[in-house]
Amino acid sequence: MRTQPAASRPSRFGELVRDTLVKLDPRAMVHNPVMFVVEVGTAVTLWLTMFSSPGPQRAYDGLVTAILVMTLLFATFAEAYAESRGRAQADFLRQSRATAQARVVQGDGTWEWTEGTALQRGMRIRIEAGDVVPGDGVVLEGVGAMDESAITGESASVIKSPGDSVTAGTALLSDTLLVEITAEAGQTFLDRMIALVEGAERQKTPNEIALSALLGVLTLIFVLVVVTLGPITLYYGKHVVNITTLVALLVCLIPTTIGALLSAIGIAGMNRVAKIHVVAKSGRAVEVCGDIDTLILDKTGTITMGNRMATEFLPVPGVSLEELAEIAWMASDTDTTPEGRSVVELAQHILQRTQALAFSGESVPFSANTRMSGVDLADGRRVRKGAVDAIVKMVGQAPTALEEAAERVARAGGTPLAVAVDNRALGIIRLKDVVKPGLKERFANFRAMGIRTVMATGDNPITARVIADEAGIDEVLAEVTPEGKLALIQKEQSQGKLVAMTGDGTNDAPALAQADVGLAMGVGTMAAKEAGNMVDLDSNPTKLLDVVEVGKQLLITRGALTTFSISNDVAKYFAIVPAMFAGVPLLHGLSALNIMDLKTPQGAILSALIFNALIIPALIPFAVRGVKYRPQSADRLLLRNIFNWGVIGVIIPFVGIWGIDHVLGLFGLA
Ligand SMILES: Nc1ncnc2c1ncn2[C@@H]1O[C@H](COP(=O)(O)OP(=O)(O)OP(=O)(O)O)[C@@H](O)[C@H]1O
Ligand SMILES: [K+]
Ligand SMILES: [Mg+2]
Repeated sequence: MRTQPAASRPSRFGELVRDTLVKLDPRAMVHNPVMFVVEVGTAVTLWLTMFSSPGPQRAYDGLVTAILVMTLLFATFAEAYAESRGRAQADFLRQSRATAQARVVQGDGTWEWTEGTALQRGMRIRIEAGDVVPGDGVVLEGVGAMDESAITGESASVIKSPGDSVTAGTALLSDTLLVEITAEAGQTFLDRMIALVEGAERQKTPNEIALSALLGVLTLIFVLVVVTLGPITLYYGKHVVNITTLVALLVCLIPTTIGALLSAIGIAGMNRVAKIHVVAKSGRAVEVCGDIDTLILDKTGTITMGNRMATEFLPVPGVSLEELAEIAWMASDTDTTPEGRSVVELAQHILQRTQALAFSGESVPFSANTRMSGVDLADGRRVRKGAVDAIVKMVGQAPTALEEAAERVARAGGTPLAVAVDNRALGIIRLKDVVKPGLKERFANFRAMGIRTVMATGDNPITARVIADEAGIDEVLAEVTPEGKLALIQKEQSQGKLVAMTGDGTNDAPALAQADVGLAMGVGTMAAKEAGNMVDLDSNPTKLLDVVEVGKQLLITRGALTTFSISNDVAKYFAIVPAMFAGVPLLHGLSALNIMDLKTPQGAILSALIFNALIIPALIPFAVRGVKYRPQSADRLLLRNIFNWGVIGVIIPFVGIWGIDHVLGLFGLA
């Protein structure tokens, strides 16, 4: 294998320190209005410190400056730390991006080694057994087994034949393929996924932009209040308020806590989805997950176990069990789905034979559109098995015994497959559906959060209903085709709902693109992966439930910390303002507000400022890991949050500032 290990990276700690410092650059900071105001304030107090005459005032200015610098560093550290955790996640993907070399095919049919980084769209490359695929492309010639575990996490190999797409980072296990490159070097699927997870392409989401604009306006109001405070107290109280004190007051009042943590919260949301091996193409996608109203799930593989097994043949009167078994075998001989394989095994068991059936014909693979599979025999007969309604349509008129058997199977929660030859229905195959364990509780949680779950399945209405009731699904749509799913999503959206779904096939692509959250399976087709806004590398259809939970937690965390930040600031107001005007005769009534009995104005301000700085690192774990929440409706959650985090936010500063004031007192600073 011609691969080189990825270049070793600088130490995580070094990177963290460097990023924390680099983010102090005012040109970067200006995007965060709250922290930018803190930075400007820091510049002012630093200037005062440097150019005032030595003495207690200068020491005070210096102390305030130091605390403000700490505040800024805590804020940039929060973001850098969240980003560094994201990079650790990206390593999972990077392992598979060892830079490969490519065998580029020349005009005369020979090939030459070329760096993978020089590949261009339209080039033709040869891939031999043992090679790592150097770029994304489509197979022109050859058939071979591909190990796609690097990008999908699935260990089973996948057969690639002409027309199939191949992905950089996967490895060819057998044979030789001629591939046309479809993506420029550095722009492969894997490259884009890594860039996204690393946050290089992270953009603020619309909600984040709205919130930071709101915080900006709040900040502006406080700037105006504080700037006018100086002249007012001078005029009414003949009292000169110290500029350093005004800066400190301003920083305490503006929402620095959420200003410092906002971006870390968003990055952490992306990281949490990456941790469950889901790649989100945008932060917005993760955020929308938290607002989902309708969750569309399919049945087989998502709600029930994927390997649906045939357990019984039910022939109609006049047909023997052996005849039904033989025809069902014929219809499944080339069917590689779990259903098809299990039908063959059951038939072999019933017929007591393992040698191949002797017949010739052209196989008709299963498709979700026809909902049938089978074989067109050389003698012209059409042998089929499939969804009962689809088979009944094919045969024209079905015996009532067939319908009865199908209903019996469905009522027991199984999937009935009908078997027919031309216009003669022979009987029913019972496929056993088993609901995955633990789903019922999760659906109950979603209901508590006000999310509606809809099962859209190709299966018949009775089986669908039985399984839905067993799993605790709200609604069912049965006998749907991929177009039917698309129509369902559009209908929900026209009622103003946000819809999430998962899918894997090319025919799911339109629905994945239409959904507000489209989670494509990693083993799915490239079309599905391009259409969705998220990709699950583990290809686990139940993952959608996890992703929605991460999105909810992201929104709740942001709401909780915003509430906390603002109520905190209100409390600080009561801590500082009375102390500040302690010496102003006309305003001495304010001292009634000095309920913490802070000794000196300077001590009060320093304590509040230190508390204001320390609360940022104290909340980093909540920002990064997300706050805990109980599943309930959005409105009640909001109320609860405002209550819990708001009330705690008011109380904590009093305790914290009082405590810090006493510690400062020990050092003679308050
Ligand atoms: N290999 C197969 N051969 C013939 N018919 C099949 C095969 N697999 C499934 N079917 C029939 O086609 C129907 C539709 O299949 P489809 O995959 O669209 O839905 P499903 O597997 O039942 O449910 P879901 O949509 O939840 O995956 C199935 O309900 C079944 O009746
Ligand atoms: K503040
Ligand atoms: Mg299916």
